[in-house]
Amino acid sequence: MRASLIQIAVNPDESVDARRRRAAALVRDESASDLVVLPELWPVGAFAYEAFATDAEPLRGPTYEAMAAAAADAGVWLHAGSFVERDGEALYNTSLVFSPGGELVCSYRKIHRFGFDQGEAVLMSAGSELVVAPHPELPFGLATCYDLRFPELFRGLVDAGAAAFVIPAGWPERRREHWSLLARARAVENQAYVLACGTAGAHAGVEQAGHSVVVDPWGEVLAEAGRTEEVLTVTLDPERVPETRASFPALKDRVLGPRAPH
Ligand SMILES: NC(=O)CCC(=O)C(=O)O
Repeated sequence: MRASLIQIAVNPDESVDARRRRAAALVRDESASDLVVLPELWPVGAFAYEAFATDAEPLRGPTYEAMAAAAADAGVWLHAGSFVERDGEALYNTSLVFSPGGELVCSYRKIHRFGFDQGEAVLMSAGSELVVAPHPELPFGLATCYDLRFPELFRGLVDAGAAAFVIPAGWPERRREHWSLLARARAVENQAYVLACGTAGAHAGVEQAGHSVVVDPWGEVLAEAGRTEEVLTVTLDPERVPETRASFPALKDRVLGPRAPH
């Protein structure tokens, strides 16, 4: 199974419309892949707080339309990263997953909002539902950026059937070591693939870390990007998940919480 992570640059000199068109073209270029992934809030920028309200869209807005068409044209499963969703008065950091036919398979509203008492944490509402995308070869759990710091979310996704985690992010360069370390930790402790897709560039004065990474269920880094825009392509073997869980059955030794049926 081939996966492509599109580490798109988010810079203020490109309009949201232009970046949306460019992202769609980049997805279409990946028609040889089975799964294509975009990062967090790539239309507007994860730290461009002042633009959240003005650039917010309904669930089935322009980003949805562009990504549904790109998934169908490329014939790929598409995790289209996240965008600012407006639902009534509330804003959410919402991810979309499309089938190769361009149908919406599932969406996920980020549960842990970043910023403590400012930014996303005060501007956005929190999601509350764990979501696992039913990919036929590799069911993957959805998490977004800051969620990476909360291991109980990932254990919940394993209990819901996840064999992999897809994590779009807009992670800053300043905390890049945390990003790389936590991506590996989530893979090792859950014996699952981690596909973590960040952004390149700089917006709202925040340099992005890039360094999108794919980690296998044993914790080995299969591929890692640099800091600039690039597409990271890897081959995944879904059988590695049950094999790893059977040969080193640590998940069966859980004492607290439900025991994983793997
Ligand atoms: N957009 C985010 O969630 C940023 C998270 C972050 O910077 C951190 O966890 O550190």
